[in-house]
This record gives sequence, structure tokens and C-alpha cells, in this order.
Amino acid sequence: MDGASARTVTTGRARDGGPGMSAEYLEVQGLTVTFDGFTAVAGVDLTLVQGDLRFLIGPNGAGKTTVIDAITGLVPATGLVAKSGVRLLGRKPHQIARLGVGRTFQTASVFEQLSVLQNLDVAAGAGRPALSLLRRRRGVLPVIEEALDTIGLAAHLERPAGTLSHGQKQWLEIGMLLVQNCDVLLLDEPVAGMSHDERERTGELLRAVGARRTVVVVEHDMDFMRRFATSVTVLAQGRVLSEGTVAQVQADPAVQEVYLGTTAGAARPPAQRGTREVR
Ligand SMILES: Nc1ncnc2c1ncn2[C@@H]1O[C@H](COP(=O)(O)OP(=O)(O)OP(=O)(O)O)[C@@H](O)[C@H]1O
Repeated sequence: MDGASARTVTTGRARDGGPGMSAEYLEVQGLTVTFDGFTAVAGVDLTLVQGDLRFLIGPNGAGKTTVIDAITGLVPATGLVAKSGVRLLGRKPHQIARLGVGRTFQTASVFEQLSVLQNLDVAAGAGRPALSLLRRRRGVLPVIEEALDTIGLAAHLERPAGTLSHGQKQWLEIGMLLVQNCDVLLLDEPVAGMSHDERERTGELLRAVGARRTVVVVEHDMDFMRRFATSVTVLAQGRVLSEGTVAQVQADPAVQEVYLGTTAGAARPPAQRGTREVR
């Protein structure tokens, strides 16, 4: 698939294995999540193709994290989620991970006492029997070497993960998804709390990782979104409010209204947590 078509936001229904459709894609149709009668995600549709660096934005409580939780099997959901035609809903989180759909959390969840290399080794062995994990591998697996280069931590492989900077921990987590052969990566606020330099490096990393995979980034940082998104989905109150390129969603009055409360003639509401401008 060329870069231009990879950047296209496909909102129609993909047919499994249909002509022109990438082998690696995630199709979400009518995704709905209810907590004790409260509908947090209400019929969300998403089509994600290989090479897409899709940002999922929206005010606090819009349902962004819950969409990721539902796709990765952490919360029960209805609707359809399929990766390359394989249905995911109803499967356990580890089964979904083995199908190549991985995620990170807002707080990095690396093993702090283990070295960078050990963290990657454990992740690479996620499908191996427990006993074989106890045996020390001879040498560094090629897949780990490649991941170390990609995430820029090759010089730190013996360092305990707990001593890494916040940004480096996030990169290690992304590396752990790479060595698990995830080709759909769902990242929850990966640059929160990072320095400007770390954000830039993370954006470049996501570009490199996303070139041959599908990456979804839940993010509040609008500068970061503008700089690196190839496409954007805006959620509000559990629904897709807008979708398109950065320019398209920025120009969408519905998006402006959600972020700014700018209905014609209406006073701007008091600042709310997470209602940041999309400009
Ligand atoms: N386990 C849960 N039980 C009950 N309600 C929940 C649960 N998880 C999320 N919610 C509610 O679902 C809604 C969507 O939450 P979610 O965390 O997905 O939003 P979000 O868009 O990711 O917000 P933020 O940007 O603040 O992280 C919120 O109203 C939240 O309070």
C-alpha cells in the first residue's frame, strides 16, 4: 500500500480480504460498552489500515480508553471487532495479544527490577511455556536486537528498567509490543509527562513503527497530534463525532463546539478538565 492510500481514512465497511484491503487492519463496527446501565461507548465504528497513525482524541470521559479496553478484551463489549477478518470480541486479553493486537497504559507497566533486555525477553517469550522462560537464552534474539534499535535503547540493555526516564519506559513498552509481533498497537497517552525532546523522539518512533503497522494513539496533546497524526477520530460522549485528516477535524464546527462550547451565541462554558482547543 502506498503512503497516500495508507493515509486515507476509510469509513466504509471493509470486506474480509477484499480487493485492495491491506492484510493488516482493524475493523470496529458498532462497538458498545455499558457500565451498570451507563453507556460509555455507543456504537463506535473505526477502520484502521496498515500504515495509519490514527489519533483518537476527545474530551475527558469521551470513551477513548474504554474503546481500547474493549478492543483488547479488558471490558466486555458488543458489536464487532476484527483484525484481518479474525473476530476479537469475546476473546481473552492474552489471546488478543497473541493475535497481534497490543496496547500500552497511561502508566508504563514495565518490570522495574528487570533489565531492558530482560523485559524484552519476557515479552518475546509471552507465548512460551513458563519453564522455558526460566532458562536463560543464549545471545540476543534478532527480533529483540531490531526492537532495541527501533526504540533507541540499544545502549541501555543491561540497565534496570526502573532507572530509565519516563520517556524511555514508554519506548521500552512499545518495544515489548514489537517483540510480541504486534502489528496493531493501541497506545494510551504515550507522551503524557514527557519533555519536548522526548515527545519529538516518540513521534518519530511512532512514525517508524506505524509505517508497516497500524498505530492508534489516544492523546490530549494537540500539538503532538497535529505534528504526527495521519488521521484523527474525535470521540464525544461515546460516539464518533468527526473523522478525517487533522485539517478536516480542526475545521469541523462540531469538533470546535465540543472543545470550545461555541454554539452560535452561546457563552463559552467554564473551563473543563481536558477540553483543550483544537487549533
Ligand atoms: N470501569 C468503569 N466503570 C464505570 N464507569 C467507567 C469505567 N471505566 C470508564 N468509565 C466511565 O466511562 C466513561 C468513559 O471513560 P474513558 O476513560 O473511556 O474516557 P476517556 O475518553 O479515555 O477519558 P480521559 O481522557 O479522561 O482518559 C467515563 O464517564 C468514565 O467515568
